[in-house]
Amino acid sequence: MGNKPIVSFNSFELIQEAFVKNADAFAGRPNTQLKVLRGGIYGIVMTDGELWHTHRKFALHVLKKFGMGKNLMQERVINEVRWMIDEMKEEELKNGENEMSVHKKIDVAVGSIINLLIFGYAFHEQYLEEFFKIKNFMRDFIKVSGNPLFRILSADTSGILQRLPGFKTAYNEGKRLGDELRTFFNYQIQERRQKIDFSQDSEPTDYVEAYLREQQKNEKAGEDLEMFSNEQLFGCVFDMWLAAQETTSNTLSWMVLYMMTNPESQNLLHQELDKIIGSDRIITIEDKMNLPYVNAVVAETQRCCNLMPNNVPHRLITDINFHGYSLKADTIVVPQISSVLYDETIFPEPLKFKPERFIDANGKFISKPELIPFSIGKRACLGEGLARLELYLITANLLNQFELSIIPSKPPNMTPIIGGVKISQPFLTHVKQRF
Ligand code: HEM
Repeated sequence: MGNKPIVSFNSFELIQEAFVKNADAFAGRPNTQLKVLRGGIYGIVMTDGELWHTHRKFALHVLKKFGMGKNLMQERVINEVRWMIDEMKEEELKNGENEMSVHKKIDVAVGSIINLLIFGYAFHEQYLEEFFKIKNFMRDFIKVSGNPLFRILSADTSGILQRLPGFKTAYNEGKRLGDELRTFFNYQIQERRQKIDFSQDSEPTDYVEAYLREQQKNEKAGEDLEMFSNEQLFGCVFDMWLAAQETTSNTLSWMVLYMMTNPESQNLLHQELDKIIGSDRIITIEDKMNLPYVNAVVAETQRCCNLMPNNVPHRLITDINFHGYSLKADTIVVPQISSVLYDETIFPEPLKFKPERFIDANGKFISKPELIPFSIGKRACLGEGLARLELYLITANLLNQFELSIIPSKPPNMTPIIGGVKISQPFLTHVKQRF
């Protein structure tokens, strides 16, 4: 990375041995991220040590309280799924045509789910414009962060490169987006702060409220205010919003594309839904066990789209001897999940979309330990439970309600835009209601 060598771990066994069995040693993050993006080394994704540990634990605790893995979280997700389906049906009726940007609808639904958890409101009606504003900043930000020049800049601690032609443009663009996002989120935090009655000791309803109450509790107890600082709040909100939105929404975008371009798979999925559900009722988590093909489509989408082709780099915290190699503390190490997802000894014909690889001889869904799109070890995705719930509920309900196909005159371009995550090119879908 820049002038720093990277040690890449490319097989499932090696990744497990390093990042799970030696989890503590492999749990650092390189201290090379440009401060322009988060205003410093703040948040969860790029920090390590006590700051990271405290805030990862705090965020997980808050998500758990809001029902991650329970019915309460399902309710929140289903409300947004209903909104998305109604919007799609309305658009079809209103315009009398069925060419639609399905991904845009998914994007808003996924954005609303994370925004509800973080700030307590969904992006319906008057808030839609706000969603597209922040969404555009985020998308440009992801593109910039995938720019090789920007990656080299991140590793340059001297500050010289950012003044050179080419690098300067990338730096300025990153800085502009960092500033826009900071202004936007800090404004939202301020708005949220003003609505909280701190004189009442009530249960928080969103992450920002939980954080601000914790901050106030520490202040009252005369404790260290650095740990729950305002900068750290911005960093955490930024990280969770970005990590939750772009990953989940883009995975679902690939799911729609795979369904459009693999009509025989979509047909099998519809057959299963007709047999097991057989109506336009909302599908819930209680149906999951009976829908092996839906689960297989979600699993194969995650494997095939290989959403984070470079994963997020880690840093070795201590010296370690690994398979005869002596690795020094501070070495940058990467669990290359993409090498595992495309390993043909585990997933034959890895470039082909084949949900059947996750179905056994008895027609049951089989999960494979090597399917690791959320990574593994201490830095594995913090929102895995929420993401899994969203991927299943949105896939099952969207496909139960609609048939999705290619518009012959506007076939989708399947070439991904590679940034921090693999983004699909904009595309339109032919949508037909099934009920
Ligand atoms: C399909 C959806 C998602 C995928 C594929 C995904 C994947 C990942 C991956 C590969 C990492 C890096 C792991 C590593 O460093 O080895 C990560 C980290 C993270 N993810 Fe997700 N993620 C998804 C959804 C979410 C959601 C919904 C949230 C919501 C809170 C979230 C929050 C985070 C955070 C905060 C981190 C940083 C964890 C840390 O550094 O300790 N992600 N995710």
